[in-house]
Amino acid sequence: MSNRLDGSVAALTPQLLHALQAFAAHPRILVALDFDGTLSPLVDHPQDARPLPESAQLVAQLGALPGVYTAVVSGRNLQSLAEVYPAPLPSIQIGSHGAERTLPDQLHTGWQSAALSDEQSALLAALTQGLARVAEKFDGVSLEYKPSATVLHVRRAAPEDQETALAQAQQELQDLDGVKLMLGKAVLEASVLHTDKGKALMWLREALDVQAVLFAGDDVTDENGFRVLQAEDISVKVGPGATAAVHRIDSPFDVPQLLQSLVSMRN
Ligand SMILES: O=P(O)(O)OC[C@H]1O[C@H](O[C@H]2O[C@H](CO)[C@@H](O)[C@H](O)[C@H]2O)[C@H](O)[C@@H](O)[C@@H]1O
Repeated sequence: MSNRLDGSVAALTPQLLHALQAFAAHPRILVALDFDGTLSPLVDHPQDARPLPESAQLVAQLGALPGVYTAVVSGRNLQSLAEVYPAPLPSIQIGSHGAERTLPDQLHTGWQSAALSDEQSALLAALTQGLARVAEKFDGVSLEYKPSATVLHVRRAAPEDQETALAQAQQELQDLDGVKLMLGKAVLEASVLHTDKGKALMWLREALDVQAVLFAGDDVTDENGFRVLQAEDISVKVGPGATAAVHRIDSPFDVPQLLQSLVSMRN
């Protein structure tokens, strides 16, 4: 962050602005954004999250520009994303860390969501029971259900219970073969599908045939996305913490400046 000559605060470093110029000059680009902690500030109850109105409006503006694809790439399942994101949602939506994908029909990507096998459904039921056993022991620990995963939320638990609940949940599931565990911000997600945002971004790059990808995210699970990006791409970590991203902004409240810069450069 730096001060501008007029006294206002610039959220974007000169290096990021320079990279955005080069990115915006490509004929076809993908702007992919994480939801919680990036488009929306983090809140105690997942159902209360909303994108900042300026961000949502700028995403819509960007998506209407020729050669620009916009996507929300979220750990949420798509139904939950639709409930918290007022229309218009970007036409490309990646949910459940890549396990769910919605794209406009005319893109002919051939993507089809596969139903869970009987074995996967049984595993999902077993891991959900395991997480429920942990959740019931702590006030403020709750579960979120996704088509292929269950999430243990500890944000509303007493600080001293949060780490304990997360550790107990990992222990509870350790003997279940085939479960993918992902630690996020005050969450542990247990999934029966082994996908991640990196795989989803690589697939999107090819399906959309874009020359460059921008991906911004705040959480540990977004690191999978940052790691697959290449020299022509832009990775932006939102907030503090170790990261593989090349650029950083301080918070979701800086995302509008990032998007506005792209809109201006692309026009
Ligand atoms: O990939 P994202 O779009 O960032 O989704 C990641 C997880 O986000 C949600 O949890 C996070 O946000 C909640 C609301 O702000 C917060 O209470 C929680 O502590 C955060 O971890 C969502 O509920 C999860 O399903 C997503 O996987």
